[in-house]
Amino acid sequence: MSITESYPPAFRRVINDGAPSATAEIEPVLVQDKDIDVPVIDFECLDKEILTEACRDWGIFRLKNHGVPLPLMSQLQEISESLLSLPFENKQKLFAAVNSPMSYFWGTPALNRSGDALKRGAQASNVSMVEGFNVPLSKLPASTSCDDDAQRSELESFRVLIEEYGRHITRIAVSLFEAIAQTLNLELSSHQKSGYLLESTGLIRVYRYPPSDKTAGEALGMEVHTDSSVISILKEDETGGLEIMKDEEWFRVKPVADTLIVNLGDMMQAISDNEYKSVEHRVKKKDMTTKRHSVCYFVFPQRDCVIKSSNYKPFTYSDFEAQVQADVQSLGTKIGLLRFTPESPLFL
Ligand SMILES: O=C(O)CCC(=O)C(=O)O
Ligand SMILES: [Fe+2]
Repeated sequence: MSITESYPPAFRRVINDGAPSATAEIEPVLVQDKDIDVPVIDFECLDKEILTEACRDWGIFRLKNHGVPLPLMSQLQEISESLLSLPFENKQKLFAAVNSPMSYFWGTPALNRSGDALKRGAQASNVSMVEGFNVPLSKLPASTSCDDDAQRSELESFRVLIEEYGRHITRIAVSLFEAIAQTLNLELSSHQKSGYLLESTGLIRVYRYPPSDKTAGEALGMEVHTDSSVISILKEDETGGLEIMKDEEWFRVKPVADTLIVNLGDMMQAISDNEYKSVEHRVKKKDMTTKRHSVCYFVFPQRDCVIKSSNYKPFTYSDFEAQVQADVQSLGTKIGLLRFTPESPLFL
């Protein structure tokens, strides 16, 4: 099998001859991208001041001394790469065959609750050059079965590693949320705490962004967006490609080995009543001749917990998710929190 056959057919022209596929349009470059160092938080001794500043001025920070065993991180990366380089047709069947809540998706990170790519509206401008597996942590099966022996053992290793990585990353997310709530002086009962950040909503996505010939221009791996989560935690490889919007300029976040990147999502912005921000970001590879892998964890509020603030109408995460899905399907894009400001008419 040539490596190209492992990619979705819509990606293959971009990879082979650099021509953007019919649907893959190139986003205009807004500003010359520059490298940037985001604030660093030491998880072993959380500094309240640095954390406050990072959440308020950046919405993103790097986490060092996070305690996730490095061999676990590299094994998870290795097995994800191996599964993602299976032939496209096999990946499509990989989880369907075992009736697993895990799923394979490509072309967009906007998925429905079953983990399938959302059909996007006519105005959707492009296919994102990304594919991946979606893994809801609380629904991981106790074991995986599969007809093919070699794939069965790889799938089983993937499941075991994701489960273990999930335990570490959930612990980190919960501690960070507690620390961030303290910086906001939110006096939360344990009931409110789990309303705002419910461990069982945690999900992991492993992504692969294909290489593309330079003549393809600035192929976007993931278009500009904010995360809908409370907190997202990203483990990227050394290729780089994550870009953030800060003070109306795009900056490339320099990859730093063995660290994690934490970004705040829309729910944290609402919980903090806009004190903290959900950072706008995108993935755009500088070196388009190499592929990029990342592992992303997202955690959300309890579905029916009402989030009250002065900047938004009271809403639940269920309302938010339904609105995002309606917007993606009809307009091709997420509107997000703006739908919930007092002056915004709801669209649903
Ligand atoms: O893969 C990455 O580096 C970022 C992914 C991301 O932003 C997302 O899934 O929301
Ligand atoms: Fe994101």
